[in-house]
Order: sequence, then structure tokens, then C-alpha cells
Amino acid sequence: MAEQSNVESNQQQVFQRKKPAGLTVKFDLDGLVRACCLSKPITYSNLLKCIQDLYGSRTSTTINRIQCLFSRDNAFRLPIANDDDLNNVLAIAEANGSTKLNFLLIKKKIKKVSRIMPIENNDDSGSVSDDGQVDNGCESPPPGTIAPQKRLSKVSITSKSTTSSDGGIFIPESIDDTYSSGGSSVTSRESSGSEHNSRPMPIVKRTASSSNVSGSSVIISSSYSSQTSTNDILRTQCSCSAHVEKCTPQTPSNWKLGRQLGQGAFGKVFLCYDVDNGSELAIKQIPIREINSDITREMKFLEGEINIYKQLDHERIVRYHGVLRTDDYLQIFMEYMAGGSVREQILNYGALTEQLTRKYTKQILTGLVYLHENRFIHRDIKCANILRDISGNIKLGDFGTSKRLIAITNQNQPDSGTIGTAHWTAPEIIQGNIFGRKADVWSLGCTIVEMLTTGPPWQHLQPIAAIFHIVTCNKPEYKLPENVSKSAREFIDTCLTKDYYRRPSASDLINHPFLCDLFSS
Ligand SMILES: Nc1ncnc2c1ncn2[C@@H]1O[C@H](COP(=O)(O)OP(=O)(O)OP(=O)(O)O)[C@@H](O)[C@H]1O
Repeated sequence: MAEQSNVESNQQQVFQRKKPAGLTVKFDLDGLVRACCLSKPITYSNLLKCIQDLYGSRTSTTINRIQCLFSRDNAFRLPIANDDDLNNVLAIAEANGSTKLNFLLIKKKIKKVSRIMPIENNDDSGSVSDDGQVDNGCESPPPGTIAPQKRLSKVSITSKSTTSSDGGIFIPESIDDTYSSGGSSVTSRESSGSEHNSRPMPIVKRTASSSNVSGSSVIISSSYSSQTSTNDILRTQCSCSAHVEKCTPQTPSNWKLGRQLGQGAFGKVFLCYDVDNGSELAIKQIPIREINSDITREMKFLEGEINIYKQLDHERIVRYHGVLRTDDYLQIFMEYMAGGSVREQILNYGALTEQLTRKYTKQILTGLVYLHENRFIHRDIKCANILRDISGNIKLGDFGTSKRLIAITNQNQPDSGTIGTAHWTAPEIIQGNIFGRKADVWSLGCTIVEMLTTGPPWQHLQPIAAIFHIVTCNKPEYKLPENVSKSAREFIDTCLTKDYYRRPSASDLINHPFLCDLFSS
């Protein structure tokens, strides 16, 4: 109750600070974009009326959900179903100083998908076994069955499908430290022969054929010369192009589905047994319930991107092994992490000790430094995405896919028992003004709080209220156990520096006293 009134009084304060006369609202219904200006007071029924005026009176029967889009890449979506929801997003918009809001109008789902659209430049060479297995159309094939082989496509890493939907504009690191990430992660840097040799990044506009990874050519339209893509940097880890083929994991072509390992917001994760080489992988199956041109495009991007992520090879990164599409599923193959997630560890055994938190933090940071040096942003650091091996070490999983999966599955917040990402999101992402790697550092701070207390800052709040507080409060709210050391507190505080430019980078933090002194108190 007290929390609720706290939220309301914060909202009132924001309303008192700024009172713009009206609000420009932009709607997107299946790619048909229309806008109007709403004057105050803005109510849910006004919003619905505006939608009807713009798209016709019959829209109310076809629209299933309204989502408000936040962050520069619109990856953050809040459901709007009544006046309270609308008031919350209006409060966040005002706190951001914004007089515009973007809404996605989601149509009612089409019940049956009968056909999937083929991918261009399909390259199935050497990977699909035609053993006559037929997709039985089941939602999830029973454990122990041979996986369906009736696939429309296996995306080759030579496909053209890695273009960013926004055109892939990358901003020089030296200017503002921001650049694109998971979803459009390929960028250009000077060819150095060493993955650790960091140079200022050029502005690169990716072309449709910019990510020819397995072949010898990398085509990037750039205003700078002598530059290669991230793929090239990653390729330098292998001594020659032939070796690249060897060290890049292949999507299994003959495999059996094992037991379910877990469930996330987008689908279920199963064990996967590769019949040909006897290895075990994890497979995330994302049901495709609806197909339209946007979803098809997002799937193509995701497939291309995962084929690039496959080349990220680091002891602290869960390796992607490829992606396959069937009529009913998008299936992502990953390295199997037998220990499950740190989230499950916390749920099973309670908050972690400071010593274990320190060890995990160092390992997470090592993985982040690698990703950031290779111009990738994880975007979704939280305990649910930190996976454990059986020796008690961890790796970063699930990087780069969240934005695409949200678009593909048309979801806003997870609806299947998971706890979402709102509480871990950096303020600049919600405000939509900067999109850089230090967002991962903020999320790391939230993740450390989660490890030590079982939940992130603002854990007692609903996601929408948490977002509001992240944006409007100077400091996140959390309470650490009393015995947590000063260096740990300082480390968390530093990660949770609200000002993006004052927040340290992952590599700045690697020598922080919290991580150096294993036995500090
Ligand atoms: N590579 C893996 N190896 C072993 N288990 C895994 C692997 N990836 C996921 N899991 C298990 O499946 C569960 C669900 O994972 P998934 O990535 O779908 O969702 P999540 O990370 O929990 O939540 P969200 O969907 O919000 O990211 C995890 O909690 C974990 O137990």
C-alpha cells in the first residue's frame, strides 16, 4: 500500500513538473503507421477512439492488444489495457520529457499456420539429412523421438539475412560509446589480427550482403577503408578460413529431443542429443503461432544473427550451435549447461554468499568484456541468463536474441512464470536516448543485487512501476544483507551509476577491489 502511494506521489510530482498541452501518438497496425495528437486529459477511451478514427470503426474487433513501445529500438513493450496502464506510461513519458508515444496494435492471432514462408538464399548444403522423417505437427515432440526433418530451411551463414532492420548504422565508439547490439551486432573495426586491439569504430551502414562469414568475403559499405567486420575479428581466432569451418559449430542434422530443461518467456528448452557425434546440446523451441511479413523478416534477421553469434568462442559465453525453422517452431541450438541457471540456483538454495557472488561477478564480467570488445551488447543480463556448468562455473547465455524474440512472438513481458527484464533495464534504454554497452554494466549491478538478495532492485514493484522508478529516482532501491562488504557495495553502486557517461565500462571494472580481493570483508 505504502509502495503504491509512493508510486502515485512520484507520478504526481512528475506531472506537476511538466505539463505539455498534448501528446503525439503514433500507431503501428501491421506496418500501417498513423499518428494523431491527443489533448489532455488523455484517457484509455480517448486512445481507443483515436485508433478507430485512424483505422476505421471495425478495428476494435480485430485488435487484440495495445502495446506501448519504449527504448530507441522499441524492444521494450508495455501492455495498455486500461486507464491505469495508460497513466503509467504517460508518467514515464513525462519523466523522460517526451511528448510522443509509440503504440503497437496487435491483431488477434490467426489460429492455424499451414505454411511457412521460405527463406531466401537457403543453403542446406551438407546439413540436412533426408531420412524420411516427417514433422508430425505436434507442439513439442515427445522425448526420445527423432526430431522432425521436414524443414523448410537451415539458414546458412552465407545467407543475406543479417541486415539490421534499422539499416544497421553504427556509431563511432570515440564519439559516445554507443553502438548497436544483439539484433544488429555486426560492425566494422580496423583489422588488427588481435581481438583485443580496440580501435575507434567507423560509422558503418550495413548492406544486405554484409555478413558473409563462412565465405572469404565480407562486404561492408563504409566510409572508412581497410576495415573488416566483427566476423573477421572473430575469424582471427582461427588461423585460416578452412579452420573457421572446423571451429564454427554446426547445426545438428540428426538429433533426438531429450527431457525438458526449463521454460522461458518465449518457449521451452530441451536437451538435444546429436545422434551423429554423441554430444548433448540444449535446444530452445519457440512456437510460431502466427506468420506475417514482419515476423518472417524478424526470423530471418534472428537466424542470420545467430549464425554470426555461433562464432563467438569464449569460456564465459554459452555457444550457439545454430538455428532451424520448422512449420511450427523456431529452434535455437546452444551449448548444454548442466547446472541450469543461477536463477534456479537461487530459487533452490537461496541467496548466494558474497564469495560466490564475487566469483560469478568476475566470470560474468570476463564474458562481458569479450562481448563488448567484439562490439556486441548482451542486452539481457540477469540471473536467469547466467548458466552453470557442473563444476560451479558460469557462462553468459541468451545474448542478442531477446529483441527479435519479442517481435517474433509478439510478447511484451514474459507470461510463463519467468520474471521479465524490466527490473534489470538501464535508465538510458527506457529513456531511449542512448544504446550502449554500459547498459550491460547497469544490468550486472542489478544481477549482483539479485544474487545477494534473491531479487533485483525494486523487486517489490510491478514491472511498469519499476521502470518508472528506474527513470525517475537517482538511485535504485535495494537492501543488501548487513554482512556484505564495503567493496561489494561500492562495486554495485558503481555499476548502478545512473549517468551513462559516468558509469564505468566492463573493462574498467575488471580490476575493482571487490573482484581482486577474494577474501575481502
Ligand atoms: N543452454 C542451456 N543449457 C541448459 N539449460 C538451459 C540452457 N538454456 C536454458 N536452459 C534452461 O531453460 C530455462 C529457460 O531458459 P530460457 O532462456 O528460455 O528462459 P529464461 O532465460 O529463464 O527467461 P527469458 O525467457 O526471460 O530469457 C533456464 O532457466 C534453464 O533452466
